[in-house]
Amino acid sequence: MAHVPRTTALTRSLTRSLATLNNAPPAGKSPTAIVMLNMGGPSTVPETHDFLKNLFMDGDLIPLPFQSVLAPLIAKRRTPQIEKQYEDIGGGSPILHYTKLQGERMAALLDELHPATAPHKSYVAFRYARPLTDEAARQMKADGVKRAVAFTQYPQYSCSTTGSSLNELYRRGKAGEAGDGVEWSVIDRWGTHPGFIEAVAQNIERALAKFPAERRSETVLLFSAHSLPMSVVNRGDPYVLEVSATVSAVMDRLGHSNPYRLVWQSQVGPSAWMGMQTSEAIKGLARLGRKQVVLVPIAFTSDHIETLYELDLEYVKEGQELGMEVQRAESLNDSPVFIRALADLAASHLKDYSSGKIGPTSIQLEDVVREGRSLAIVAPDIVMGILFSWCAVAHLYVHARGLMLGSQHAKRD
Ligand SMILES: C=CC1=C(C)c2cc3[nH]c(cc4nc(cc5[nH]c(cc1n2)c(C)c5CCC(=O)O)C(CCC(=O)O)=C4C)c(C)c3C=C
Ligand SMILES: [Fe+2]
Repeated sequence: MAHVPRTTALTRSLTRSLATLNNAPPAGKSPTAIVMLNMGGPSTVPETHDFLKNLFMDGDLIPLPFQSVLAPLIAKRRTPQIEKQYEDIGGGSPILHYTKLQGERMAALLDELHPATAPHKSYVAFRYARPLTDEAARQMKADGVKRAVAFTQYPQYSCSTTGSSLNELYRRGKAGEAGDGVEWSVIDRWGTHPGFIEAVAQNIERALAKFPAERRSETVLLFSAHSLPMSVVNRGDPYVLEVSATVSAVMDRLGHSNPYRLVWQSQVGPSAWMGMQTSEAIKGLARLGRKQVVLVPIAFTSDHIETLYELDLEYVKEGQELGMEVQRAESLNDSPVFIRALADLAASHLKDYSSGKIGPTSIQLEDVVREGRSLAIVAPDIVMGILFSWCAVAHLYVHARGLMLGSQHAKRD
């Protein structure tokens, strides 16, 4: 690690505890692991309960009072409703299918783009569904991995998503589950990478092409991202800003050809979330007499319940009932442009890391580490502060109750 210039004492200690530092192994001996971090989803309907239980147990995503007691209750209560949604989208989440496909194709490209660290092998490490992080770690150990890149598959950073995955990986790495002497580095955000922007823009152009040419430029592009609780936004989480940066870059690439809005979906429970909500925006556009809309999922790279159920089955229908024509831009899924972007990102990271141009974490994460916080800015100080305030405990109780009683989206709560 002596060759890495921007390391601080804390960064060095982070890297050491995440993995014992070691010299790189001779090329060809063991694969360079590219660990694809994401939340995952139930691949089959019966896996829904365990997915929800893992999700509600995650204090980085949903801090609850008496989490280990409340989480199983909330998960049990929500399971039938969410199972029905997975049934309606064909019997499960396609996240595993696409993440595997993206990882395998990216690794093959990486062997060509950066032969110095070949062979590359992708490992899927989901936070709430199989294969979970510990499963990925065990496979890495079995493969004798010595060099690994934790590569978030969330384009934009949030402490509740990428942060949570990095914390879990840190715990597993520290416990030696991925093997001893693994040298780790992290790609934690890439929301304005030109290849990613190009892939999204191409999918928007394909959706726009479905409208008659003479009326195409009137079509409103409605970029829709998973919302975030205002409590998380207000503590400075960068997600909203980074999603906005993605939208801005896509609009630049499209030459600002169309009117557009950034809106937020999938609120859970009764507390305040980032708005405006996607469904409200559709209603508002209808009131303004807008007749054509393209819905653009912008914060997730493959299809999932929010695109296949909420956008396709709920909002497209809602728009149609209001007399609008609504198309959806495809998710990136198996887009070759997108997969090439993933490979470019990983190749530049590996190259810059080997040459000492970058350290094991991004500048942003370095700041967090320098401040002596946990790896993933889960704001433990704020959360703990809140938990010790009676007033806030009451608020969290109401929130938990709302989660138990409420349905998936605020509009139906
Ligand atoms: C960038 C994407 C996502 C952010 C940010 C995010 C934050 C976030 N989510 C919840 C609560 C739930 N999310 C649920 C499902 C779910 N969430 C995302 C993405 C983000 N979440 C996806 C892609 C999915 C679906 C997975 C799939 O189908 O494959 C659920 C479960 C469904 C439900 O019960 O409604 C919950 C709960 C919070 C609280 C939060 C921010 C703090
Ligand atoms: Fe979510």
